[in-house]
Amino acid sequence: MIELDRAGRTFKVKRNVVHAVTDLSFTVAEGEFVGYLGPNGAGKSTTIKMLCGILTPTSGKVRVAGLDPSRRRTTLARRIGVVFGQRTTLWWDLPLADSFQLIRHLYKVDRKEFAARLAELTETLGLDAFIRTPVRQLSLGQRMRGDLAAALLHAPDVLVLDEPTIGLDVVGKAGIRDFLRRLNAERGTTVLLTTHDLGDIERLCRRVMLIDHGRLAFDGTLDDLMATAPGQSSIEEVVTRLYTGSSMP
Ligand SMILES: Nc1ncnc2c1ncn2[C@@H]1O[C@H](COP(=O)(O)OP(=O)(O)OP(=O)(O)O)[C@@H](O)[C@H]1O
Repeated sequence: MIELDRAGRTFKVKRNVVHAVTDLSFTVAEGEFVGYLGPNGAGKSTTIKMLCGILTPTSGKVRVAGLDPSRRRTTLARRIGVVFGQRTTLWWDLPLADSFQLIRHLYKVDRKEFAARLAELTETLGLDAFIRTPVRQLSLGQRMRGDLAAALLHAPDVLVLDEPTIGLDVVGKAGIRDFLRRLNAERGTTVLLTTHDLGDIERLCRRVMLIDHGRLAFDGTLDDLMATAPGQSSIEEVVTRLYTGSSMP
């Protein structure tokens, strides 16, 4: 479903070249739920932007659902859903329901299918209480649920999430996690989840990839990840060791 073959992305900043992602190769199969971890500035968002076609790789190959994202961005948009936790894709001044209608038109979703999907998402994400509220008046947790629904209205095969639980309280996080777990288990939607919240990783991901300085530093199961640091009992300790090369202070 997702395939990177020695993908790289550089940025020119004045006279310097920043290597945001270097020689990155991995595949994510249909139906997988994969956590994508890495310290600040490791290259996670750059990877995600290459996956949805916002950025073109400067070397190597990226394929999502068999498509080259930067060349086939419109076609790919029908197969992929993307949520950037720090930024909404909804229309700020419109009620959530109107944003959803605009998305229906943009993605040319059949009216009946749309109604059925919206009813299901309204129920599972508990949107009813605020679906008529303008997006700018929503709380962060409500807005995130709205963004998730918006990303799923066209029933994409793959969902890419960039920090979907950032800033949410424990109840809000639990709701989003439960929703994502069911989406993957019941619908078979492939999920790539970028997060700094290791609780998200522990509770949701069978497989974890870790990127550091733009390169893949680890790819394996959660158990494999824990085994990289024998004697460390928490995922925080293990990940700290991987990020810094030493254990937690
Ligand atoms: N548009 C850009 N121009 C120049 N440099 C960039 C640009 N976008 C990203 N970078 C650089 O590329 C590197 C990777 O950034 P990226 O945003 O992918 O990291 P990240 O892993 O998502 O970090 P964070 O966890 O802090 O969000 C960083 O050094 C960043 O400064």
